[in-house]
Amino acid sequence: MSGTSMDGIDAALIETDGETVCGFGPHMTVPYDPEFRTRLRDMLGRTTLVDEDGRRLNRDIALRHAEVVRGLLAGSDVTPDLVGFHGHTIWHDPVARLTVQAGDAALLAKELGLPVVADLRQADIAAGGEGAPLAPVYHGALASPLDRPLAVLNVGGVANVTWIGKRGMDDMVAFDTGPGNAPLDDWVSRHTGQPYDEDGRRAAAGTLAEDRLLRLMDTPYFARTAPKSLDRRDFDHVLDVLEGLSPEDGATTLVALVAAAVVQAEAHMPLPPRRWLVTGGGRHNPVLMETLAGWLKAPVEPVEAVGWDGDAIEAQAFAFLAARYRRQLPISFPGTTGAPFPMVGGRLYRP
Ligand SMILES: Nc1ncnc2c1ncn2[C@@H]1O[C@H](COP(=O)(O)OP(=O)(O)OP(=O)(O)O)[C@@H](O)[C@H]1O
Ligand SMILES: CC(=O)N[C@H]1[C@@H]2OC[C@@H](O2)[C@@H](O)[C@@H]1O[C@H](C)C(=O)O
Repeated sequence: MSGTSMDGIDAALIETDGETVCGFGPHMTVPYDPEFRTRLRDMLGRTTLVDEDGRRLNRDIALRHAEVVRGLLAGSDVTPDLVGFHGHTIWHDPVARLTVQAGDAALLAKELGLPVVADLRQADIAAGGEGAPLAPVYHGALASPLDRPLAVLNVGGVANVTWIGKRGMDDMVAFDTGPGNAPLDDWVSRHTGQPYDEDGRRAAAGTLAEDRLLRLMDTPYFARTAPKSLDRRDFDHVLDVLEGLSPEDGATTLVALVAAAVVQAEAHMPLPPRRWLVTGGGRHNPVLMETLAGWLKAPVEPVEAVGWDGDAIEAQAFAFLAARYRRQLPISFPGTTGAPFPMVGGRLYRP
């Protein structure tokens, strides 16, 4: 899995039948080098990958993922039955029914000598669903032993939430809440040259620019009812709105934007959640966690509070989706992507 933050590749091993998770194996994140990150960023917004640059990116993403999977398996005696492969989203436009993930799944299968399930968003988006988020079915499986309703909030480059009701997997509402770390990373990188605001230090030193936050919260996306999803670049304009602020004040305001979008998200849930479990890189930002805890009515905790690994969940989710493909179990639902009915997703690539 290569997420919208463009920080690197996440891989994880799980033992599952696509319904329950019987065992968690190792997890690994391998960061991209700055040159590759720049190359990836330059490809964002492309709607096809058929030219020379596109084909090269498809190949290099696959080769890099193969390297990470080999690294993950190096210390274990397990040979997986199946690999779930997301690739890297370079374009996502559900209105146009188009979502493009870079990464040559056939090459990955050949490199690894293992069957690979990829193209997981395609059936859903072709049928009029949002094509995202797809992790909710995994969140639902993990949350089955817990008291509900609860919300699983993933703060990656984009932030998404899964509301899980009393009936569990048959009772979920999911959508992208708004920006996650992406605009904050871009802001910090533009003003300080650092890739992200480590431990929220800049945000902790700044003051919230309320007028700018109010302007940003005027974005029609927040009022739209779920299901709904975003492209990483849908919030690129926020950096212009913050122009003139100090790096610190901008960081504080961007953290507040992520949290305010989550507060808005609660309005689109059938019932208020009893707790918020936060996953993704954003949970490492203490300023974000404090702001969320201050603004939301229910307790806010990292997913580690219930024994999950927030750095591994997204990669685990794609393994889980691959296992569901094999059993032809649905991965998206009317409540999670707006699919017309529960839909099977993915395509199998044999080595
Ligand atoms: N110690 C930290 N302090 C502050 N922020 C952090 C820290 N560690 C990670 N992050 C943030 O988390 C981001 C990475 O998050 P994550 O790996 O969940 O993103 P992703 O998987 O690429 O995104 P998506 O869920 O959108 O696919 C980094 O870009 C950074 O903004
Ligand atoms: C199109 C796309 O790649 N969307 C990502 C992105 O990153 C977070 C959020 O936006 C989520 O909707 C999705 O990823 C996760 C893994 C998902 O599908 O659940």
